[in-house]
Amino acid sequence: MTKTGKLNMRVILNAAASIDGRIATCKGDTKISSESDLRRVHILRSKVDAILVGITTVIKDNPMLTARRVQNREKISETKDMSRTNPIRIIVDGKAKISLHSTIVKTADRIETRIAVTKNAPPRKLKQLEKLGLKVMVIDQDPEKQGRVDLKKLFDYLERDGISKILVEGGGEINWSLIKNNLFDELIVTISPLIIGGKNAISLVGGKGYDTINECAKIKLTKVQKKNTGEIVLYYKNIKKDKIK
Ligand SMILES: NC(=O)c1ccc[n+]([C@@H]2O[C@H](COP(=O)([O-])OP(=O)(O)OC[C@H]3O[C@@H](n4cnc5c(N)ncnc54)[C@H](O)[C@@H]3O)[C@@H](O)[C@H]2O)c1
Ligand SMILES: Nc1nc(=O)c(N)c(NC[C@H](O)[C@H](O)[C@H](O)COP(=O)(O)O)[nH]1
Repeated sequence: MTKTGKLNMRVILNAAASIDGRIATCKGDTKISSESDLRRVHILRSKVDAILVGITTVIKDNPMLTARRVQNREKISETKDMSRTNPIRIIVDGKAKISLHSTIVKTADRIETRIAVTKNAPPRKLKQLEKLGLKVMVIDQDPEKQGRVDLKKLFDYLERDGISKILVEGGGEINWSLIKNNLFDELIVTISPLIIGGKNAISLVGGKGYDTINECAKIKLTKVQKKNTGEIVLYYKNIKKDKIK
């Protein structure tokens, strides 16, 4: 953050949802995007400095969070740093719940991986994670929710650490924290031709939500891409963040 409190790091939020706004089924099935959409996401991953997800996404999906679908580097000619295709992986995990057997932890010796925790995280677990190659970042707690990471403080830390573009890939709780704190610049949502339903199915944005329409986050549609898979990719920019800048 600059002296004026302005965050310069570019924050892009990407997700895939059903037409009823769910990002997973109530049983946790989350294979929503087509192969071609996943390739678009991996190209995006290859163009950012870091990719961030919440711990529940790691627990439920056991993701890899690499840009492995981008093999033909010529196709991403505008990538500024061709030498590093995989972004740094950042897991927001206030209490360090991540499993030592997760794919993220098991590959942390090869792919730069950081975990954002609070002082509530058990020191012994943090030592184990460091031993396995993860970089631990102890961040202040969210003033509104004990045990959770203050995302503003985390982003400030990451910006000072040289990260200028970050891709957030959910889930719903992280998306809410980001939106409520007005910490995102762009939102890209793939709407799949699916109806998931279920009041317990995770939706694009979780948390408490806004009380009135007047308070809601306002975004501006900048691009619409219709794919032959039946998916629509919607690109938005955050108007409010632009006004602050
Ligand atoms: N379709 C998609 O695009 C997509 C993308 C990502 C995740 N998902 C799905 O979303 C589900 C997980 O989403 P979720 O909402 O349950 O969890 P999440 O992934 O957003 O993680 C939330 C957890 O992170 C921790 N946390 C620490 N600091 C936090 C902070 N400041 N704000 C929020 N959380 C903080 C807390 O333990 C919290 O419960 C999974 O089923 C996953 O498959 C789908
Ligand atoms: N764009 C997108 N389409 C989906 O259908 C879906 N489920 C996700 N979900 C994002 C979430 O962060 C996942 O955990 C990672 O997409 C898994 O990443 P890997 O393939 O393991 O690298 N994202």
